[in-house]
Amino acid sequence: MSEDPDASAIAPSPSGRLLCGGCAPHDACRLGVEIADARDDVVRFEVVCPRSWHGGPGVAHGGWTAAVFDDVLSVVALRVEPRLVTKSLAVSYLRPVPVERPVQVLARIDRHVGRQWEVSAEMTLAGTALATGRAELRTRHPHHFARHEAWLARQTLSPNGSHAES
Ligand SMILES: CCCCCCCC(=O)SCCNC(=O)CCNC(=O)[C@H](O)C(C)(C)COP(=O)(O)OP(=O)(O)OC[C@H]1O[C@@H](n2cnc3c(N)ncnc32)[C@H](O)[C@@H]1OP(=O)(O)O
Repeated sequence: MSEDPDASAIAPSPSGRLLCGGCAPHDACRLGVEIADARDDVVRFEVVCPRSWHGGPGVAHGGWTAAVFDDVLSVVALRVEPRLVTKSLAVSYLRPVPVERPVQVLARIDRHVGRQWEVSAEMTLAGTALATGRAELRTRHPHHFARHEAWLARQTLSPNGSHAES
């Protein structure tokens, strides 16, 4: 952990990608998300579900789809504000998503007032909607991660493995 965890902000990787903390060391999105085109507050992504994320035979695990929406819905706003967290995420699964087939995702900023962002996206294959996602984002408070670390440090592990505030 860096000395000031709140100094962290998502910046373009060496190859120009916007990546989460887990993917940044690889300089590649492990979910298979790539920006195809970006203009103002609308971003188009090309996304391929790795086979390792399949749930049913040949189709994506719903958790992969939700993670993709969390990612793309953040990226569309991260281009404007590099310090964001997701407050809520709603996904509608309309059709199975095939693995190892490119699908398109169009994400947009619907509303931005102060710290509050509303964003939405649609995942399609050949023009047919497979899933939709909608999220509320928040610009991070200046001490978001420090507050979290302080709170976590106050939690003590009891002998039965449960946590209690000390
Ligand atoms: C390119 C790759 C992109 C990848 C991006 C991925 C994006 C993500 O998934 S982020 C990870 C998932 N999201 C999170 O972890 C967010 C967790 N939630 C929160 O931190 C808060 O609920 C938060 C900030 C959303 C609340 O925002 P908001 O609704 O504006 O309310 P706010 O007034 O700030 O705070 C509400 C309460 O939460 C508390 N709170 C807020 N932030 C924190 C914090 N960091 N630590 C502890 N408590 C906090 C506040 O004190 C307040 O408590 P109370 O109701 O008792 O007064």
